[in-house]
Parts: sequence; structure tokens; C-alpha cells
Amino acid sequence: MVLPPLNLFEYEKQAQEHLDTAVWDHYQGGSDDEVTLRACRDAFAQVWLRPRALVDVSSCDLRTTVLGTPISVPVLVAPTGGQGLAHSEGELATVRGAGAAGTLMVVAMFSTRSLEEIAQQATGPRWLQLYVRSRAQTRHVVQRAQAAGYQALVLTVDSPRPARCERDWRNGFAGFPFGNYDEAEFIDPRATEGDKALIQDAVTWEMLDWLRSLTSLPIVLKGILTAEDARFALEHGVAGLIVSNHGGRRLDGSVPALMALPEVIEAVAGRCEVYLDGGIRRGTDVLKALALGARAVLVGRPVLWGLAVNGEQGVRHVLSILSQELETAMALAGCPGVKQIHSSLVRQRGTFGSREPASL
Ligand SMILES: Cc1cc2nc3c(=O)[nH]c(=O)nc-3n(C[C@H](O)[C@H](O)[C@H](O)COP(=O)(O)O)c2cc1C
Ligand SMILES: CC(C)CC(=O)C(=O)O
Repeated sequence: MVLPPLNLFEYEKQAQEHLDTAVWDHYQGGSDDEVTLRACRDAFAQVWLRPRALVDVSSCDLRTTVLGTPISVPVLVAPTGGQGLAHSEGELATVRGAGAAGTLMVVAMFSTRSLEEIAQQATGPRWLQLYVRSRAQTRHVVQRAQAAGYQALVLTVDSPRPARCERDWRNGFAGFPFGNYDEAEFIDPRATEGDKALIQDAVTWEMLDWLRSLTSLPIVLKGILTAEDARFALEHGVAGLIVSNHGGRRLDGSVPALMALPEVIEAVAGRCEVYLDGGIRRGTDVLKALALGARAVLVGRPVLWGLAVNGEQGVRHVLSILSQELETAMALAGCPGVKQIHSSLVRQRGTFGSREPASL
């Protein structure tokens, strides 16, 4: 008898049993030597919590807002393409699971179902993630997103080229159908072949201004890792930033998102919301990211594991495990609410001075 997973790592193990090797490797994999993929996780172990004692934590309030939208827990669903490979219902199951868990889904433009079908099944808020392929195609997708009630656009800016995801190459990963495209209508005249045709490599800050001129929807940039780009983004009127290295799937060797977070938070100085993704697997990870200044975090692969194991219920369960773990962690840390999570709750490894125990 297979026991229900207790935590996200148990979901990961069970998900592997449900997926073909090529799909499993596509979901799990990173680029090149997967140094950044591993570092995403390891970064959380470099940050220590400083719990406070004798605080009334008889009820811990996990609720917050993102761009003014209330959510019951500061954990969002990250955009991941190709969810139909995990479960026949794909993104439809995910959006229902996210709504049931009281949170927001960022729908990937490369979803296997159309953004309209996904919106119809949604019970909670959703944003749409965009890659720019051509201006005509982007304009059309933005209009469709607005008509379907998406509340923000998330422009992914870390992917001017496909990375070397060698697991996919070795397995001959066949890809997946795109729910949002009519190839004939939207093919970029500059496109060459394969992945390169998917995303334009000439997207610059000017393109962001053009995107803003198309829509009054708030724009969030995904894939920012430096204070310099955070400042540029603010000058170009973004509403939010996702500090992310794409879960280790783009520039290998790029800094783990958790380590990049402090400089971005400092540069932004409260002028827009900042979120983080990459390697979140435990409630304590969420707590650390929030203490370092993130308004909320996003989870990618764990949602795919939940989807593969048990469709909508699996997605809901993965999100509720994280939520329960966060609640426990907050109580043990003496934080009765998300608003009480401050930077004084964390300490970077190596900042213990002369009294640092040798075992650290
Ligand atoms: C299978 C897979 C597909 C993804 N597809 C997209 C995508 O289409 N657009 C995007 O911006 N990010 C995409 N991402 C990156 C995620 O949004 C997110 O940054 C990353 O998964 C976070 O790391 P985590 O998986 O450790 O939570 C994808 C990630 C995975 C694992
Ligand atoms: C189709 C891909 C470009 C989706 C993606 O962003 C990813 O797999 O990381």
C-alpha cells in the first residue's frame, strides 16, 4: 500500500513512479552541470532562523496580498509549461487545485491547455506568464489574457536563448503541444528551428515599454537577479519582480535566488513587490525567503509532482503541506502573522563571529 506523502520530498519520489523517464528528466533537470539547480536548494541551509520566545502564537495568520489580491498563503504556483505531460487534465487540474488551496496560479504561456480553458476552470486569481515570440503574437495573447480575466502579466526575462538542458537532448525529449498557439498565424519570421524559434532573443527594455503601452495590466518581471536590473525595472514601471534563476534551468552558475534576494530588496526599497522562486520545498524555506524580504514565493516542480501523483487533489495537497509547514514554522519562530516576519528572524551562515560553533 502506498502511503499518502507526508512532505514534498515524498511527493517527488512518488511522482517519479508516475512519469516516463524523459518527462521526469525534463521536469527535474537543470542546465549544463546543474550547479545552480543544486545551489537553489543548498542556499536555504546557509540561512539560520532566530526564533523569538514567549510570543502568543495560538493562531498564526498566513494571509497576505499580491498586487492587491488577497491570498490565504504567501505561496504561489510558478509558471511551468507542459503540464499535460504530468496528468491528462494538465493545467485545468492545477488551476482548480491552486484555487482550492486559496492561492494564485501563474499560468505559463506554453501551457498545454489554452489560457481561456484554464480561466474557465479557475476558482482563484491567476496571472499569465509571457515569452515574447513576435510582437503580433504578444499583442494577441495580451488581449486574450485581458478578456479572460488574468490580473497581471509576468514577463520572463532570463531566457533570450534556450539553455543546454542536456538531459532533454540525451533522452530525445519530444516536447508537448502548445494550447495557446495557432502556428500558422503566429510563427515569428525570424524563427529558425526547434527551441530557438520559441522565444525571441532580441527582447530589451524597449520591448517592456512597448508591452506596457499595450495594456493597463500590471507587469511583473520574472528572472531578475541583480540590483542593477531591479533599478532598471523600476524605471520602466514594473509592478513586481520575481527573483529567480528559472529553477536552475537557464544560466548555470548564476547566483541562487535566495542569495540574490537581499540586493534586490535593497535596490527596490519598497517601491514594488518582490517575490522569489527556486528550491522552495519546506515551510521553513518560505519563512526564510519572507524574512529576507520576499512578499511571497512561487513553487514550480513540487506542483508538477502533486499533479503527476493525484491531479487536482495532489496539487491542493502539495500546497496545503507547504501551508501547514509554514504555519508550524511561524509558531515555533514566534511569528503570529506574515506581517510579523522581519529580517531580524534570520542570520546568514558565517555571521556568527568568533562565537560560531565549529560544527557550523
Ligand atoms: C518543467 C518546468 C517548466 C517550466 N516552464 C516555465 C515557463 O514556461 N515559463 C517560465 O517563466 N518558467 C518556467 N519554469 C520555471 C519556473 O517558473 C520556476 O522558476 C522554477 O520551477 C522554480 O524552481 P522550483 O521548481 O525549484 O520551484 C519551468 C520550470 C520547470 C521545472
Ligand atoms: C517550453 C520551455 C521554454 C518552457 C520553460 O521555460 C522551461 O522548460 O523551463
